[in-house]
Amino acid sequence: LNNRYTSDIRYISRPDGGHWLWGHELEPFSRLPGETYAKWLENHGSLVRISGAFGHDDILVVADTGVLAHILTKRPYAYPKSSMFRSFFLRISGRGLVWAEGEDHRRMRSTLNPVFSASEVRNMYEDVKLCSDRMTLLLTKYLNNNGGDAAIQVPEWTTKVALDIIGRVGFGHDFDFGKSAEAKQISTAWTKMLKLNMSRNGAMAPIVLRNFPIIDSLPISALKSQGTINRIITGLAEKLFVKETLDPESIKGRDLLSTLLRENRSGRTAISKEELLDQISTFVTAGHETTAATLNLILLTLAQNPDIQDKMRRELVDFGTEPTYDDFLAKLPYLDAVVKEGLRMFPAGPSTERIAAEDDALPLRKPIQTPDGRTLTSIRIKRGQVIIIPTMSINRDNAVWGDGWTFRPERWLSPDQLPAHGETTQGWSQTLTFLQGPRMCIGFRLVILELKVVLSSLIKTFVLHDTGAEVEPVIAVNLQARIVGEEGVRLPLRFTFAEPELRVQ
Ligand code: HEM
Repeated sequence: LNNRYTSDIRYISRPDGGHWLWGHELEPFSRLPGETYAKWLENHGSLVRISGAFGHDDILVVADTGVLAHILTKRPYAYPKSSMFRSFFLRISGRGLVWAEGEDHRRMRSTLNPVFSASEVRNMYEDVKLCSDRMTLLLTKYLNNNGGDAAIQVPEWTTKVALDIIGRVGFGHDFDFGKSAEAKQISTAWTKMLKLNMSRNGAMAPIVLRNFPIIDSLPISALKSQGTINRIITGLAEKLFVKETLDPESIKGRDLLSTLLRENRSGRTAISKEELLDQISTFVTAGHETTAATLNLILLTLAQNPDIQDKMRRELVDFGTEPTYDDFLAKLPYLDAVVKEGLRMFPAGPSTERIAAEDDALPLRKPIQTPDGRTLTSIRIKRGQVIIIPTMSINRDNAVWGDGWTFRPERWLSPDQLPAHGETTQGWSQTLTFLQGPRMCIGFRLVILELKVVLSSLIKTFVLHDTGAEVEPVIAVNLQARIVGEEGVRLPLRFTFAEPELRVQ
């Protein structure tokens, strides 16, 4: 009752229907990712109220840019992640940056921001290129052994290259393109988790856990197996600590852990060993499957759109030489446009959730009308209010982007084809793919570099063809691809060589 009369939630439009037990919460999983929220936003405006499961208070779905700026940029610590999400991350990667809140987070972030700066990411270029070239070479061999024409399960290759990159730039470790024992263990643990998450039970799990957090502390094997990744990464990264104890001067690597160890030794930072290990584990968890999944969906789109693929290849071939880091940054506009469009269309985190830690008033960019004719420029909410940010639907909002559901890299080539800045969020390239504000993805510069280097290497060397398999995006921890009716992450594409003179020898 209290809630009803001191919050303005009741003035916000709500979709019809809703299941007696699940409310509206399962509906986003009954359509393709992003579609349900897009429909709600189209029909009800940039704030929507949906019924929670198990009689939970109504949940707020937010696309209003004023509210997003308030929650994500101005008051991020007043809107922590749900305890369900935090304990999931605690299990897979410990007390790192994704898990931390409030003062803890502020401290960690200010220590870690410098190691992800533009100049540090420039130093990662060689590692990224090395891993990418290794993948292209292995694919070339595979294709040569198969008469120059083969169907490739793309995720099997992209997860390996993404793990290789984060291993090298994270803690100077070579996962050996999936061949090392640890790479295999990580892959098995992820495959298991993703399969589980793709099922209907997987969709229900976070909703159940939010309502019954006690389940989270039960010794359920599926929950316990999530600790595997943390254990493996910690075990591997610990080797650097041993090396440092034996000979501090031997820590010369440009990787994140070596840099942080040197910072610690110089007295500029004082991060405990345990925290350092958790941060590295966090980077691997947050950074490998997300990048691989984005690559998968961009590669699928390129296979489905040969004209875009050709245009990309032409730009790379015309460029002539092997692009340097600076060339990747500034001299390949079409590649840049494809990467921006890919990240806009396929945000690895298609939605995220926050909980109000205190009563607050959310400032609206677009005021709403109450049924009794008043105009509200802000809405009061109560502590505990659950807020969903439907990233993918916001990135694709037709009202803002015009043809938001169409993959059209050209929009990035002429600024007059982009939405006015006031219309969009303040995130990277007017999207919410990396969120915005002090909790924005710390690895975004690395991601852009990875995508550019890997895509250019693949597209320059191979032609990707659609196999006709019915592939669709699906939410499983993050945005993934699967074959309709089949289990697990699957994306077959046919590879042939590009012009023979482009072939890697
Ligand atoms: C395509 C790839 C990626 C995408 C789309 C992505 C997206 C995101 C998003 C949306 C968040 C915010 C989540 C939330 O608060 O609800 C985030 C946070 C984070 N990401 Fe990424 N990410 C990607 C790759 C990476 C990589 C490669 C790394 C590390 C090397 C990384 C490290 C992190 C960390 C540590 C956070 C937590 C930041 C904080 O809370 O301060 N991510 N990422």
